[in-house]
Amino acid sequence: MIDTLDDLDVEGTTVGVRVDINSPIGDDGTLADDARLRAHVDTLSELLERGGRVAVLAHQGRPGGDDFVSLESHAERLSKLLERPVDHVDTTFSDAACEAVRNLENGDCLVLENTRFYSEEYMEFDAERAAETHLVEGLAPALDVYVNDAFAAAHRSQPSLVGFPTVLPGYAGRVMESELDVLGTIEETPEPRIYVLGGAKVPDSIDVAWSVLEKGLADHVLTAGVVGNVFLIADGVDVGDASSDFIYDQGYWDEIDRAADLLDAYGDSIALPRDVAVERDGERHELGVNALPPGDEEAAMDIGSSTLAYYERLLEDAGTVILNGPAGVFEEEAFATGTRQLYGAATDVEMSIVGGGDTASALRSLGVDGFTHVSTGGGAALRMLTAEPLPAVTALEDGPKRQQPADD
Ligand SMILES: Nc1ncnc2c1ncn2[C@@H]1O[C@H](COP(=O)(O)OP(=O)(O)O)[C@@H](O)[C@H]1O
Ligand SMILES: O=C(OP(=O)(O)O)[C@H](O)COP(=O)(O)O
Repeated sequence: MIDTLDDLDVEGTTVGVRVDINSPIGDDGTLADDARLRAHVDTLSELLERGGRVAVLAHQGRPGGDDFVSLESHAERLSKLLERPVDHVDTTFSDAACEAVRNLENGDCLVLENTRFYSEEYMEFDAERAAETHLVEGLAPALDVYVNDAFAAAHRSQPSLVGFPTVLPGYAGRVMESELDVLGTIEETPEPRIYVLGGAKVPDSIDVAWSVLEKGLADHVLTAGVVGNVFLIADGVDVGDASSDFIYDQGYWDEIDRAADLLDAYGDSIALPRDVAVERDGERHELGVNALPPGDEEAAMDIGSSTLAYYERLLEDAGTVILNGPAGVFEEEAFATGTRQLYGAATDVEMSIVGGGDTASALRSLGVDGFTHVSTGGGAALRMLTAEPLPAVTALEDGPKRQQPADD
């Protein structure tokens, strides 16, 4: 049983609120889409209106990525959304950061710096070890309680997610609470159940495919996006140098063997693209898998129309469809077709559940709506949809194991 904001006496309490505002970043290094910030407004407003002193904790991007940036522009945007000043502190657990937290008054809010600027935060620990990291030991004494609203990161066993609730009283925020309510009942959803796995996070998608097929949760797994390209290679199709190099550069080459093992074990339940779309002479050009490989520079950027027809037929009989990751490079109009049509077809299924930050923004930009539930999380939603526990939720359930030293 997890405590929620209903169980918290907020007034005068200093609350560390872990949110997931990991967002698309523009060429200028600032926030390009505020959807994930808007999702947390209810939780943050409620805490502030009830007299809380709020220190926001969040990550942005992954080390080495172009989107691995400061949270300064996120704080500016939150200030507008919350209609009150929101300071940005350029460290996360330094003396200066702790002092800024201790100086908060009732109804004040600040955003601490990107937690992943500290290497420990990009490691996975068990909760007790996470509680001994510099981040948690440094910042926890300045906080009274911890609220986790970062459902989208709850599948990560990282210090800001599992360490704080191990030393502080922990509560689920409103986003976390509603996601757990909706996604916690996957085994009871109507059958047959189809999982559509697209996008670019290949290892996560293959983990999910194994799990749902092994547990009998999925009747079919439909592959698309980079995931589909990996399965095609595993099935012996030459998708061409451009797509293969991309997969290699992402460090996903070993995933091809895992995909091949999965095809050996559950091939009858896994659907592979029958054709792909490449860019030729500046336009979308579709090629059946028998016509592959494409030209040297031509990458498989979307699923083609035969694949769409095939997947739409499978969806017609589904009781539940769970979708994660776009079917192609939806950011380019010529390659948005697969995502628009496949997701559009999914809205006709009795129960349709969508996960993924990029997927949600894809659907908004493509104007596709009408799903039963659009989760704020991708990997986290999928993990729940495999009926696996989320480490950050388990840490909230387990509660504090060590007494926090008094802060005087
Ligand atoms: N065939 C493809 N080749 C290269 N990139 C692709 C392809 N299909 C999808 N993508 C990319 O995948 C990205 C989203 O994947 P992912 O991060 O897994 O989604 P989510 O955040 O929804 O979980 C998008 O930027 C999209 O351009
Ligand atoms: O965007 C996120 O996950 P998602 O793309 O699976 O929704 C979360 O912020 C987790 O980020 P991570 O996958 O870099 O740990």
